[in-house]
Amino acid sequence: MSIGRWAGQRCFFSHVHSLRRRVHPPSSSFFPAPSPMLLPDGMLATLEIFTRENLGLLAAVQNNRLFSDSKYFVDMPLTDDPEAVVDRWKKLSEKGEIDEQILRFFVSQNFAEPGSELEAVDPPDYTDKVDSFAALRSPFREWAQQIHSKWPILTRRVKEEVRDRSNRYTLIPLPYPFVVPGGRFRELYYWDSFFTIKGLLVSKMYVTTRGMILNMKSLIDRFGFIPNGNRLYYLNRSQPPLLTWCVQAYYESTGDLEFLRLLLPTLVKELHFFDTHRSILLEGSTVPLYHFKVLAQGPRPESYREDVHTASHLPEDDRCRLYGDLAAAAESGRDFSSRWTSPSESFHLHLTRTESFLPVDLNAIMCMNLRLISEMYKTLEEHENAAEYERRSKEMKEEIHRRFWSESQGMWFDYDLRSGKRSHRFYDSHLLPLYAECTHQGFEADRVIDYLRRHGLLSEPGGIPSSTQYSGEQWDYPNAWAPTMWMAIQGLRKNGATELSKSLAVKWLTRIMNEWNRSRGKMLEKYDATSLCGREKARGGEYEVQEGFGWTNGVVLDLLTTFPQIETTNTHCRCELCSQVIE
Ligand SMILES: OC[C@H]1O[C@H](O[C@H]2O[C@H](CO)[C@@H](O)[C@H](O)[C@H]2O)[C@H](O)[C@@H](O)[C@@H]1O
Repeated sequence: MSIGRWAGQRCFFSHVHSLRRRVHPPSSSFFPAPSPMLLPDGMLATLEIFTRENLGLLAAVQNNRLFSDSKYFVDMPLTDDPEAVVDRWKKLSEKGEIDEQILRFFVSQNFAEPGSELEAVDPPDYTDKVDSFAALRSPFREWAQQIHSKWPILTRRVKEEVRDRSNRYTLIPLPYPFVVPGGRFRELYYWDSFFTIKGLLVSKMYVTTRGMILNMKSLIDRFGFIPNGNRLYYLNRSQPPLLTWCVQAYYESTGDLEFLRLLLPTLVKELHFFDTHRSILLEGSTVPLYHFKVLAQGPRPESYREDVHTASHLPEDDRCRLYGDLAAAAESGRDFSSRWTSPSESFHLHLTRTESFLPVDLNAIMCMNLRLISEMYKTLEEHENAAEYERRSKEMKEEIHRRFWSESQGMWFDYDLRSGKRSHRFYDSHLLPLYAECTHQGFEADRVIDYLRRHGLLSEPGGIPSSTQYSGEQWDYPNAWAPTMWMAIQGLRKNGATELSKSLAVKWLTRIMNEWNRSRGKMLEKYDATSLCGREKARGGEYEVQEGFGWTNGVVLDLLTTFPQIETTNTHCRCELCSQVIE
């Protein structure tokens, strides 16, 4: 926990790192907390291939645009041990200039296809027909069945050879099969997994869900936290910490008390990670709040070219700070967004200062985690612990009110540590206290609904946009995303706004179903909120819109079964927006 006045500068870390280099393995500062020694033998050497600046291999491959997506190279398995690959690369480098053709040949000889380290697997608990959708109306009922049938397509298992020769892969082995988001996202993603699990539970796939949770437990056992995804290059950051929600959802569906008992210490361990590495105590306060924060030594390996380009606008001394803030934006799950820049400056990605904001959503998540952990202790009749976590959760509720709630606006806003004020711009993540039930005494949901209406946020035909800012980044206007739409809809519902929440569900589900029809069966990671029929594509960001898609599928199944009686508004879409007929 950082205490006292927030300094906002930390470039000295590169210096600290260079001192530490003498006693630690070279990449030690890539890790936020756990010792890199926890990595299986040889994996540190693998990580170095993809992070060590002075080796020059990563820069050569990425700067020469050998692959159009920067993530491609860092996912490639090695065809030999890392020491041998490094040795060959050094010998080649010593010969002088390496042109693109030689580089391509080197990569083809020493690296294999990304994804070849994983195998598709039929989930053991998947059956073609489930009775979960019987109460739904047509065409939602048939659609739900088709989305359900996507689970086997998205389920993967780590091949045995990765366990045997883990030093040849950036993939971190996991013990159980897992559902991936899809497309370029070939691994388990932390916060995605909660929304995927909500869908798996609707599909009654309890074994798969249990395995997903145990995979995350195994990551906490090994590293002390859950990384962004199970890749070595994600080990310097986490993501919005939703494991507690996953366990609660699983317990609610199964009543499996032994599983709860097994997982509770893991949840507490994760909380400890956030308390130790992500919390901050503001002056005059006794209750810590949380922020996303990453100590990065260099660009994100999976977006090396992009980060180097973004940082090229800055003096060299500031670059390490920016690399950390960009990785922290990835930790927030919202990479990238105007949210992490000051409202007083016009947007540019190099102005990203993620660490300088106390985010509403992370704090609401932590507040809910404390409450859920307290309830779990109560269930296990550990009353002293239950009381302790309940006390902490209540304190956080008050602090959320004090720091984030604007009485005049009727909305929560992120707190800007640099200005010491709330940053009065809307992001859909600001609705999270509704779902987390971390609202203050006397709170009325109408205040928030009124804010949404006043700012036109309920009037877009395809959903609530991520923000009101058009920055060209993927977590801004006009894009809308399944996880935050789900939290907004369920949050409004929890707070008594049933009709509004239902109408938003209809809008969102129709938006996704229209795109599904138009594209003949595609489920996407994000959508454009300004159209209902799917003609407009979501845009922005550093990669193409991906198809699959874990969290969209999960959210759709969960919403359809939350509101079984809803009907689609497809007719409206057909007349107003589409040039083609959507059946
Ligand atoms: O490669 C760029 C970034 O991609 C990921 O972020 C996006 O996809 C994730 C998987 O669906 C999702 O969890 C995240 O919210 C998206 O912004 C990745 O998580 C980032 O770390 C990575 O830099």
